[in-house]
Amino acid sequence: MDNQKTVYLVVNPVAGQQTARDFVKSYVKPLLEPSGYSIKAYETQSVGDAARIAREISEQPASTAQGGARTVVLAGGDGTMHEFIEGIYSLGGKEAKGERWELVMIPVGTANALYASTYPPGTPPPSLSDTLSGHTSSFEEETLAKLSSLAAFLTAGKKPTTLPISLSSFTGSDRNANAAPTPIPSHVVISTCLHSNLLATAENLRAEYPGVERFKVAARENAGKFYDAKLVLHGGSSGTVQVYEPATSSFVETGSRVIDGTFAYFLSSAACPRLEPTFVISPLLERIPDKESMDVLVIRPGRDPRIRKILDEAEYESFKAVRDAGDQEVLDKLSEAWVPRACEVVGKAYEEGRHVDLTYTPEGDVESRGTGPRVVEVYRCTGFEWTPRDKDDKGSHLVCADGSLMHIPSGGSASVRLDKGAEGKGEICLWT
Ligand SMILES: Nc1ncnc2c1ncn2[C@@H]1O[C@H](COP(=O)(O)OP(=O)(O)OP(=O)(O)O)[C@@H](O)[C@H]1O
Repeated sequence: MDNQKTVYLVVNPVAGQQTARDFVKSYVKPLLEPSGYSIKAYETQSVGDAARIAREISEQPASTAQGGARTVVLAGGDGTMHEFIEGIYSLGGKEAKGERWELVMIPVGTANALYASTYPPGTPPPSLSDTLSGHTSSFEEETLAKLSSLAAFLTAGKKPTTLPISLSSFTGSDRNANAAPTPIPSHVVISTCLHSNLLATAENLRAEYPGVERFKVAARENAGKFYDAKLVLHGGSSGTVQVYEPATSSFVETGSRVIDGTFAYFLSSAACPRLEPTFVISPLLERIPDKESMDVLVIRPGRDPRIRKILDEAEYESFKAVRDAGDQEVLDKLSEAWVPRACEVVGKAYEEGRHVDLTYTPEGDVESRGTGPRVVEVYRCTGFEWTPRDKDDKGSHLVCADGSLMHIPSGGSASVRLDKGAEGKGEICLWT
C-alpha cells in the first residue's frame, strides 16, 4: 500500500447517449480536481474492457490514506459496472487482506438500474459542503442528481456500504460456448422466463427497431410463453425461506423450499428494486430492506383461476400434461388468456411495484391485498437452484445475468447464491 490519495476514473465513452466523456470533463473533474486526490483516468476501448481495467488497477497499490481502499469512479451504465466487478472477481481474491474496492457511480448509461435503485426518483439532490457547492452552483438539478454518489464520496464523515453480489454457476453435461466456466457475479438481476427471453428477442430486433420500441414488440412476442422447471430456494443460516404476504405487507416463513411447476416470470435481485427509475420490479427490497438476502420473484400462471378453468374444462391436470399430449389448441388458448394478465401484472411494476400486492378473486380478477391466492410470489432467500424440466426447451435454459444472456447446458441447472464475502476477495463497496 502507499499513502497517496488516488481516484481511478473509468469512462465508457459509448454508454447511454455517449455523453460520458463530456459529463466527466464538465462536471466530475471540476469536483475531483480540487479535492486533493491524484486522478488516474482510463477509457474503455471495447466490449469487456472494463474488466481488463479492473485488473490493471488491482496492480496499483491500495492507499493507506484511504484505509486500504482503491476508489474507482465509473462513468457508464450497469454494463460497465458489471464488467468492472467481473474483472475484480477474475482476480480470484488476489488482493491483500484488508484491501477494499470502493465504487462511485456516475450514471451516464441507459437504464442505470443500480443508480435508480440507490437514488429513486424524488430523492433530493445531494447536499454539498460549501467548498463543493462553490463549484456546482451553476449545475442544473438533473446534473446534480447524477453526482449524488460522487458527492457522498467527497463529503467528510460518510462511509460506503457493501454492495451485495450474487454468483451464478451452471451445471450440466454438454457445456456450450455460452455457458460460463466460472461463477458470474451480478449486482443488478438474474432472470429467466419472460425477462431473459424478451431481452433475447429484443436483441434480434435491434436492426428492425433501433429504439426502445423493440422491447414492447419483444414483450408481446414472449408474454404468452410458459416454462417448466424446478426451483429450490436456499434459506439463511437458520435454513428458513420467507414469502411475502400482501395482506399483512410482511414476510412470513414458508415451509416449501421447492417450487415445481410452470412459470411465466422469474427474476431475482439483491440490490436493485428498480430496473429503470420507474420500473420497480422488486419493490420489497426497498420497502422491507434486508442486506443479507435476495428476493426471488416468480409468477406461475396455474394460480390464475381463469387459466385453471381452461385446464379443467379441457380435462388436463397441468400445463405439462397439455404439452405432453401435444394439444396445441389448448396451449394456444392458455397463451391467449395469459398475455393480457401478464401485461397487466408486470405493468404494475411501473406503479411503485404494486404487482407484489395483487391477489386473485374467485372469479379470476386481480385485486390489491385481498384474501385470495397471491398473483406474484416473492421469496426472500440467500440463493436458489433453477432446473429446467424439458431439456429441449431453450427458453427455460436462457438466463440473464445483469443483461448478459447465457444458456444452462441441456440437462443442467443454474445455481445462484449471495456472495458472503468469504472468498477472500477484497470487499466491494459503493459510495451512496
Ligand atoms: N469503446 C467501446 N466500444 C464499444 N463498446 C464498448 C466500449 N466500451 C465499453 N463498451 C461496451 O458498452 C456497453 C454498454 O455499456 P453500459 O451497459 O455501461 O451502458 P448502457 O447499456 O447504455 O447502460 P445500462 O447498462 O445502464 O442500460 C457495454 O456492454 C460495454 O462492454
